[in-house]
Amino acid sequence: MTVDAKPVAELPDPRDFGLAVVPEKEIPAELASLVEEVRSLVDAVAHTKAGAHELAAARDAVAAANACLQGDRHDVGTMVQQTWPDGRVEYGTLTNVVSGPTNAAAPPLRMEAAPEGGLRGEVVLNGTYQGPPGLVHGGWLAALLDQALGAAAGAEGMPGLTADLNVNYRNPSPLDTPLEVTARVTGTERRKVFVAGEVRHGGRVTAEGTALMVRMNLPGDGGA
Ligand SMILES: CCCCCCCC/C=C\CCCCCCCC(=O)SCCNC(=O)CCNC(=O)[C@H](O)C(C)(C)COP(=O)(O)OP(=O)(O)OC[C@H]1O[C@@H](n2cnc3c(N)ncnc32)[C@H](O)[C@@H]1OP(=O)(O)O
Repeated sequence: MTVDAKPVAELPDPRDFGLAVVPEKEIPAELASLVEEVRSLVDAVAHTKAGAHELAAARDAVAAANACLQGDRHDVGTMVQQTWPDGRVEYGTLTNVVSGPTNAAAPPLRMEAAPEGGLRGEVVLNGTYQGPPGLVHGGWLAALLDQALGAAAGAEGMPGLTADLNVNYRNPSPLDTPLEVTARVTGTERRKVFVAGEVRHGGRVTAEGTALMVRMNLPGDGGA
């Protein structure tokens, strides 16, 4: 395979594309803990056997919280800037459904540089990600892999969009227990970035994926 896709010298700054950027360290601690609380709330609501009185009280409390938060909001498309321990800077959408730090629907998955190359992360999916009894929904495993594979391309300076994603489900992925996610770039060809990754439970591969990411066509890179 020809290896001629050029990593971008510097990651594009989303501000140059008219997108707002929130540095992760500026997310208020109160918002981070609120997101945690809401994530736990969604799980509690999904599984509750509470009686009518408790349900009505909870609904009123949630309605009050909801009213409290209906003020100023970030625009859709707002990016979060994350700085990793090694100094690497990464951008993602603030509300990315897999990794967005302010999205209570995100597990969230955080990927970091893996010693063996590529990226590695760990995530626990609770019962709100259920497909078959006690198991993670296959669509969510695909979402985890899509995100991890995209992040691996981005980490190599080749951020792009998923053109093609293939997932093989090898073994069941249980809920409520740590899953390891790994991803790496396996090749490049013009703007095409080939990536591969796995989800593991207890060291055993439960799902594996490959994808073609098409690198963003950035001004000044000739579109090659
Ligand atoms: C602005 C600021 C930036 C900030 C930086 C951000 C960094 C972030 C870093 C890291 C985190 C990332 C984490 C994200 C993870 C989640 C990813 C997703 O969920 S993405 C959503 C789902 N995907 C879509 O919605 C795409 C929809 N499709 C398209 O928009 C287009 O089809 C696109 C862009 C994929 C390609 O369109 P074309 O016009 O740009 O390019 P063409 O010329 O068609 O293709 C280029 C090459 O790719 C091949 N190709 C294209 N699609 C293919 C396909 N489906 N299968 C096989 N080959 C394909 C073509 O044959 C061509 O190959 P040849 O160079 O000629 O050999």
